[in-house]
Amino acid sequence: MKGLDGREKRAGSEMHLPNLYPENDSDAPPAPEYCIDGSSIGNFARFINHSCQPNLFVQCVMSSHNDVKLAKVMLFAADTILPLQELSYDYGYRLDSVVGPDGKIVKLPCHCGAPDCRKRLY
Ligand SMILES: C[S@@+](CC[C@H](N)C(=O)[O-])C[C@H]1O[C@@H](n2cnc3c(N)ncnc32)[C@H](O)[C@@H]1O
Repeated sequence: MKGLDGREKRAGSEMHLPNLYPENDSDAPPAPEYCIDGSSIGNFARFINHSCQPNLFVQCVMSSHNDVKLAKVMLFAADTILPLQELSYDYGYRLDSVVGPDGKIVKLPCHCGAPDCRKRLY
């Protein structure tokens, strides 16, 4: 995918957004695409690494409204997490989905160490 304002854009980020319209609804707007950019401000989630065998999963949550643009991106435990165990989630990149400013595909090796590691984040 093309860069977003000079930054890399994660493909498939819309995967976690709920579809509020019936399938094949011609009145439905195109699926929204978002980029959460933690380069200048963020919270503890900035320090959570990717794992191909994560102990967290990501879910968009709307509680007091139905505006998907204001959904909270929340992390939930996918398993019992013992004290001092590293938290991780699957960043969800599609391989070859990140394109650098020069138009070339950017590849990032994965070091999560999971037995079934996909070997690359993207
Ligand atoms: C949200 S930060 C995670 C925290 C980061 N490791 C740090 O020390 O601040 C995401 C970046 O961490 C690195 N990273 C996270 N998980 C990784 C993994 N499994 N293998 C290689 N690099 C990873 C990548 O550079 C990625 O862009």
